[in-house]
Amino acid sequence: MLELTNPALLRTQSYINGQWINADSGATFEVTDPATGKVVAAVSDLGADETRRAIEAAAAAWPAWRDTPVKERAKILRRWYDLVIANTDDLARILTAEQGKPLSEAKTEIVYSASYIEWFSEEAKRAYGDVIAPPARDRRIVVIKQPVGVTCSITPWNFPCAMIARKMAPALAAGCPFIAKPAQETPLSALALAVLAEEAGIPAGIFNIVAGENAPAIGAEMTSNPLVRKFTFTGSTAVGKLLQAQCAQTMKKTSMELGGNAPFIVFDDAQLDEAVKGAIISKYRNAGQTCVCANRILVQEGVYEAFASQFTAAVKNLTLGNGFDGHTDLGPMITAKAVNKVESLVEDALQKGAQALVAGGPSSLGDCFYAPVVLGDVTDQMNLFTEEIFGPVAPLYKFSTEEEAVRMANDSKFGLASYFYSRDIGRISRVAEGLEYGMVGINEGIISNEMAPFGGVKESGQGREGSKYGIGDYLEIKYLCLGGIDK
Ligand SMILES: NC(=O)c1ccc[n+]([C@@H]2O[C@H](COP(=O)([O-])OP(=O)(O)OC[C@H]3O[C@@H](n4cnc5c(N)ncnc54)[C@H](O)[C@@H]3O)[C@@H](O)[C@H]2O)c1
Ligand SMILES: O=C[C@H](O)CS(=O)(=O)O
Repeated sequence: MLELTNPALLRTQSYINGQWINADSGATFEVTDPATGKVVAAVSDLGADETRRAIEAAAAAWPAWRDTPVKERAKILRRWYDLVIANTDDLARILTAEQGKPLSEAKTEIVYSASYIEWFSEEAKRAYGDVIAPPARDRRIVVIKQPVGVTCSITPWNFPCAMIARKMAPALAAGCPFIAKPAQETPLSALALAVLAEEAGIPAGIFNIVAGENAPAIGAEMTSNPLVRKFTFTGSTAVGKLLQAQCAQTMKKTSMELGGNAPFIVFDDAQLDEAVKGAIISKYRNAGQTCVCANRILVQEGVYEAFASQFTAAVKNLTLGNGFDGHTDLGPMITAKAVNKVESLVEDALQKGAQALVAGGPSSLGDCFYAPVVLGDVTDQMNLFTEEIFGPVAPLYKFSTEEEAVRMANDSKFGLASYFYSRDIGRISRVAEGLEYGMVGINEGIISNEMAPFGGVKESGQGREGSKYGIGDYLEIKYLCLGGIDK
C-alpha cells in the first residue's frame, strides 16, 4: 500500500458534480506500478453514460461560475494552488507509483503543475476587453471577453498532473466548467487533484474527473455532445487528428498539444560542457518520455568527436532504477509495449549502419526498464529521424554547415520544441528565426514554464498553454455596437 501522510488523496472513484462515484456497471480497471508490475489501485471504470452526466452537470453549474466575480474565482484557484503545494510530497508519491518517474522529477512536476494554477489565478483578473474609436458620431464599439463554456479535456500519461493543470487552470480562471479524462495508465494523480479542488471550494460541477479504460467511448461523448463548447487534447498526433475531426461535427473550439521531434543542434562555437548538460537533461528527463525531448542530436563535424565522448561518458553515469530509489536518474518506461517500440527503432538504426556508442536496451530490472542508448553515425534514412522516439535513446547526427543543420532540423512534420547551442549572436538570430518550431531553446535544454507560451506548429498542434496567451483559448470575443449615441 502506498504510504501517504494524507491517505484521503488516494481515490479510486471518479469525481462528478461534487460526488465521488463508481461506474454504473460497477466495473474497475487496474493501475499498475511500471517499475514492479504491482497493482497500485483498482479504479472505477466509467464510460460514455457517466461522461454525458458529467457534461450535463457542468452545463448546469456553468452560469453561477461564469457570474462569480473574477476576484472570487482567483481566490479559490489560489487556495487550490496552496493546497497542491502543501501536499507536494504525497502527490509526488502517487505520481511515481503510477507513472514511474523518479520521485525528484515527480515533485518537480507537482510544483510545475501548481505554477499554472497560481499563474491563472492571477490571469483571471486580466481578461481585458477593448473600447475602439467610434466609426461614426452615433455609435461606439466595445469588445468584451466571455468564457467559451463547457470544456472537456483528454490528457496523456507522461505528465499525469501537469498536463491537466495546464488546461483546467486557464479554463476555470476564464469561467469555464471542466471535465477531464486522464490517461488510463495514470488516473490517480488527476483524482488527487480533485480531492484538493473540493477542499479549495471549487463548486460542484465545475471540476470533474472521468476515469475509464474505454477512451474512444468517453472521447466520442466529449467530442460530440453539443453542450461541450471547447475540447482540449494533449497526446499523440494521430489521436489528436481523430479527435479534432470528431469535434468538427459540432464546431467545437479546440486546442491540440501533440507529438514532437525536437532537433538539438550543437554548433562548433557552442560551450561544449553546457551543450552536453543540456542534451542530457533534454533527452533523458522522464526516461525520454516527453514531447519536448531532444529527438535528434545534430553536432557540427568540428566538435562531433569531443561532444560524443563527453556525452557518452555522462550517459554511462546515469542510474536506471525504481523511481522511489533516491539514486535513480531514469525510471521505467510506461509499458513493455513502449519498450518494444523503442527497441525496434534502435534495431532499425543499427541495421542501417548506426553505431552503438552506449549499448543500453532492455534491462533485467523489469519488463518496463530500458537502459539509455546512444547511437553514432545516424542518418536521415533511419526511422528514428522521422519518428518520435519517446524513450531514452539519443541518436547523434553529424553536419557540416549552419544551412545543413537548419534544413535537417526542419525536415519533419512536427514543429514543437527545438534547441541549439551557439555563442555567436548572428548565428543565434539566423537559426532562431529559421527553425520551424513553436519553441526554441537557445543554450538551454529545459524551457517549459507557466509564464511562457507552450505549443507547436505543423503537426505538433494548435494553441498555446501558459503565458498571457493561454487564457485566450478559453474565452470568446464579443463585439458590442452601441448605437443612437447622438440622440
Ligand atoms: N504537445 C504536448 O504538450 C504533449 C505533452 C505530452 C505528450 N504529448 C504527446 O503524447 C504522446 C504520448 O502520450 P500517449 O501515448 O498517452 O498518447 P495517446 O494519444 O495514445 O493518448 C493520449 C490520451 O488520449 C486518449 N486516447 C487514445 N485514443 C483515444 C481515442 N480514440 N479517443 C479518445 N481518447 C483517446 C488516451 O487514453 C490518453 O488519455 C506523444 O506523442 C507525445 O509527444 C504531447
Ligand atoms: O511531455 C510534454 C510536457 O509538456 C513536457 S514539459 O514538462 O511541459 O516540458
